[in-house]
Amino acid sequence: MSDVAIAVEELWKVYSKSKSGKVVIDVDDEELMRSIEASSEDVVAVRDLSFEVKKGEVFIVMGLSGSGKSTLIRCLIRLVEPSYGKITINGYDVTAMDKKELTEFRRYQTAMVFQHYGLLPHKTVLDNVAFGLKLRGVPKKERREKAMHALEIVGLEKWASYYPSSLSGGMRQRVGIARALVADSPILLMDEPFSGLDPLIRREMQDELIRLQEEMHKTIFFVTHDLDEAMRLGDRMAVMKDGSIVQIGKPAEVFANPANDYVARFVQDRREEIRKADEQIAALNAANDKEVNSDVS
Ligand SMILES: Nc1ncnc2c1ncn2[C@@H]1O[C@H](COP(=O)(O)OP(=O)(O)OP(=O)(O)O)[C@@H](O)[C@H]1O
Repeated sequence: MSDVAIAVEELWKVYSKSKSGKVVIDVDDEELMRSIEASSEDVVAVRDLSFEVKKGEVFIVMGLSGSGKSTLIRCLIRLVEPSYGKITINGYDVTAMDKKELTEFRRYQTAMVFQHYGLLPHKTVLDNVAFGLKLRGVPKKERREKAMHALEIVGLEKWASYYPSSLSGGMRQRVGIARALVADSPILLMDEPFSGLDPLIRREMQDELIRLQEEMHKTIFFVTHDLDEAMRLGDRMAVMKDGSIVQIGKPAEVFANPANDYVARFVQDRREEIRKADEQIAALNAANDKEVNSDVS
């Protein structure tokens, strides 16, 4: 059996402001491709991407705002329709599926956590988390038990009977994460899932994901603009700029050997954060030492 979970071949996405909203792409037609790149009506959001994600891998996509990360993750399950290219997930040709096949595929093979992925307002937190299992025909008792367990993982078990409107943005985000965890799908797609959370909870959720992944061995496709998050979570990462992948590799390799100035800037920012944190710790230690010494004398 193949160890490839996601295979992306020559993927393009061009958004068009033209009346039809459609762009026909032919990568072999150089003149057409030049005119698309030059057109003010067309935005090339994803440009000729080919890569593979292995089964059980946490694959990070990182890049500045507008580099095409959200478009790419949405193209994988055709929430955004690709303009050109082929996507295969766990052996299924996603690009060739009709609507019904696609719905089934999404339901059983993938779970999504998007930053603004809406919860169902008229369902309780517990029912929101259990909803995917209901669609799959899982019996009520079992789905409620599983949903409760997922809520415990994200620390919201006490909120099970509340409605989403009673929860803060960060808590709703955690409900979304619980819903994805409970789905038990082999592929987890996460688009900036922790970006709405305050730093402490964000770190806790990252730790929780690392711990869960040790048990689950899912394939996780994870979008972030944060190198620290990428380094903590990622087995491999791709750095995107203007729709292209400019570097792909293990996070530590990217950190040690940025391929160009764009990547180097992320690394520089991260080094600066580490330096500042070290300074703060040193200052705290010095203050503590001073206090201890003055107590002794
Ligand atoms: N529906 C759309 N119609 C037209 N252009 C779009 C659409 N969605 C995205 N774009 C454009 O495509 C490019 C890539 O956007 P995308 O949202 O994929 O980037 P991103 O890296 O996810 O950014 P962010 O981190 O801000 O979410 C941008 O130039 C954006 O303006």
